[in-house]
Amino acid sequence: MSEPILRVADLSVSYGRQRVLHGVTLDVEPGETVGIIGETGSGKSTLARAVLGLVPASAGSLRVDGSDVTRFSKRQWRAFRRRGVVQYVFQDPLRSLDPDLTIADSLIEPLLVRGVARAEAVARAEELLGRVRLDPDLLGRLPGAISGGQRQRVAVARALITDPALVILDEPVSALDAANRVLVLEILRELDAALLFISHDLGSVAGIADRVAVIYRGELVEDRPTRELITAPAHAYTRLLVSSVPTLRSATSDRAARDELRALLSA
Ligand SMILES: Nc1ncnc2c1ncn2[C@@H]1O[C@H](COP(=O)(O)OP(=O)(O)OP(=O)(O)O)[C@@H](O)[C@H]1O
Repeated sequence: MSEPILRVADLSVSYGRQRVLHGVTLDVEPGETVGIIGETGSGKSTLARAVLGLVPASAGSLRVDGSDVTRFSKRQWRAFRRRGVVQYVFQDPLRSLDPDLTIADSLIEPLLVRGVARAEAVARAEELLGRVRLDPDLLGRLPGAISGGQRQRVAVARALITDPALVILDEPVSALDAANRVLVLEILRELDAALLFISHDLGSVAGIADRVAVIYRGELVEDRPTRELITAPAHAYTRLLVSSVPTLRSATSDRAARDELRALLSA
């Protein structure tokens, strides 16, 4: 059997003295889409940041694409990120795109740093723009001169240009209007890479994830195939989440049941 593309084992992360992730264990297999769900402040983005080497583990271990990255130095992380095995897309595409670079330059930059010839990189950028349903006419523009939905699709194209094995998406559709949200989810569903899809919106994640992991107050409390999680949620927080999305199959939208779950969680 092939090794998981991501192996998170008993991971804890602290900011100063505040521990925000406690003993999180999670595997992502090649090509798999795993949703990470949790309320605001539960530690979802911290998990993404740890996988990208932006915040160190205080305990536990992290393996990415077969390499133990747990104790990588900043320099090792920079070299590892340059390989483009793991890419990311944030909620705000302006964080993934340099506002002073044209769309073309933003897209080809990850290839140029890996030594790909410019003409080849530009051809690949045009191909990826097609994949995210954008017109090549946008290549000469700055990120500020295209719409938010177009920008997020450029960020997705940029993340894909190195042919990554794992893409981390942190709230990639939260800032988009309904039409762009559907379009971006459709594009993501077509990808071959493994995806770690972080969101507080179970509705967006349910339609795309093979599995959903639920983080509650820094702990991973449930990790199950999506359908199972929706039809038979085990943890009180997951039950609250499922019951709050009335469009999900079998979701109860009973207000009294939700109030009961909330009371249970705040106990
Ligand atoms: N750089 C930082 N320094 C100190 N504390 C931080 C830092 N980043 C996040 N935190 C704290 O860590 C906790 C988890 O934050 P994190 O951003 O991982 O949550 P989240 O689940 O992604 O929330 P959201 O959905 O609002 O993005 C929060 O209490 C937050 O205030």
